[in-house]
Amino acid sequence: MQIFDYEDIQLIPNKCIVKSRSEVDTSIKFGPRTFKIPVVPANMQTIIDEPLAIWLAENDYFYIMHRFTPETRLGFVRDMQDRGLYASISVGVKPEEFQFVEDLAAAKLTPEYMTIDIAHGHSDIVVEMIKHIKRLLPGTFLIAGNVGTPEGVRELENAGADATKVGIGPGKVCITKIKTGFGTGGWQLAALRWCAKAASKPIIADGGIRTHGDIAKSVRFGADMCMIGSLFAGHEETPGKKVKKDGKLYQEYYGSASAYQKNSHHNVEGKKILIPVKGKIGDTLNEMKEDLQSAVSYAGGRNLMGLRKVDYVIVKNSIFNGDQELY
Ligand SMILES: NC(=O)C1=CN([C@@H]2O[C@H](COP(=O)(O)OP(=O)(O)OC[C@H]3O[C@@H](n4cnc5c(N)ncnc54)[C@H](OP(=O)(O)O)[C@@H]3O)[C@@H](O)[C@H]2O)C=CC1
Ligand SMILES: Nc1nc2c(ncn2[C@@H]2O[C@H](COP(=O)(O)O)[C@@H](O)[C@H]2O)c(=O)[nH]1
Repeated sequence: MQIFDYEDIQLIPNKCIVKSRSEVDTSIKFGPRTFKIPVVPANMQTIIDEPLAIWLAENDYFYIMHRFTPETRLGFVRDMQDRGLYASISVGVKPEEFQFVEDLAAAKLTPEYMTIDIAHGHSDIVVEMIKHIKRLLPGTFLIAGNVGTPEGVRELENAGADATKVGIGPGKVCITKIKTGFGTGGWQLAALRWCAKAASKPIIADGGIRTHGDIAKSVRFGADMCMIGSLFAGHEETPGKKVKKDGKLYQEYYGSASAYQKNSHHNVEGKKILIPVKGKIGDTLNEMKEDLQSAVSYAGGRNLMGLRKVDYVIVKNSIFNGDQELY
């Protein structure tokens, strides 16, 4: 297997077949709905909250609500569906989460999307949860993860997952790689390719995306959707706490397995960083769309699938040439 990460790859252009980048269609059908771009903000407490989920759903973007205020989830599903919006929530695998699925079924509420959100998703308990959800809420589009191997993808797909999420430890606030020695950190793009070749259902690339070009690269190597945390942290609408340091405004971005999230020092596998506050998330999403349209035009295509077959070169760690700043 070839080992590489996002920064090691450059895609090779093909003859352009559109007159304007605006002709390029970046939409993606994912589950029962079609979204404007193949991007979803990470289901983390510093990245998504209810007002942002409503805005994303109203504007045809995919969202996945986090699972860290479990008592609000049932009301959230009802509220979204009462507004005519889709509901997309996360669950864990502890006993109370199995009960929560039963509560949803008893209330006759089926979220359009559910995500089993566990650090090490290739496990019997996740298989059990997939079967539990599919038995009680068969109409939900079920995403399961996270995994980092083809075996993990196949086992969760065979258990009934409708999509799998790939990425163990490549995240910006992840310390799994340091604390345990395991994961796809440093070779996430190659792991994505390895997993996507084995997949028979959609794949979400999760973690390690640092530039908009990395979204195009993810699609090239098999992703149907990209989950992104750090690039979204620091926006006006993202809920991380704003803090001032040396006269500058920052927003907190912390891992879901950090001591800040867990209120505990046991099994900590995440950290907190400060991200300079930027503008509106809608502007960033628009810029992502335009950059993807441009990427597809370089690929010689008209839509995202135009990216799938482009050639590439491996240019180990040399793309940025020491020049990482955009402005
Ligand atoms: N994508 C990634 O690389 C990672 C993501 N995260 C994020 O952090 C959050 C917390 O994740 P998680 O700790 O799984 O959730 P939970 O704290 O809900 O734990 C999930 C369950 O799995 C058990 N478990 C067994 N082995 C492991 C293992 N190696 N890692 C974690 N749990 C294990 C836990 O028991 P016990 O706690 O007793 O062991 C617990 O019962 C999630 O949002 C997850 O996405 C965390 C780490 C890596
Ligand atoms: N190892 C850990 N991974 C985590 C934690 N909290 C979240 N995550 C993962 O990171 C991505 C976001 O990655 P980014 O590179 O875009 O910032 C997120 O979707 C999770 O899969 C954690 O505490 N530890």
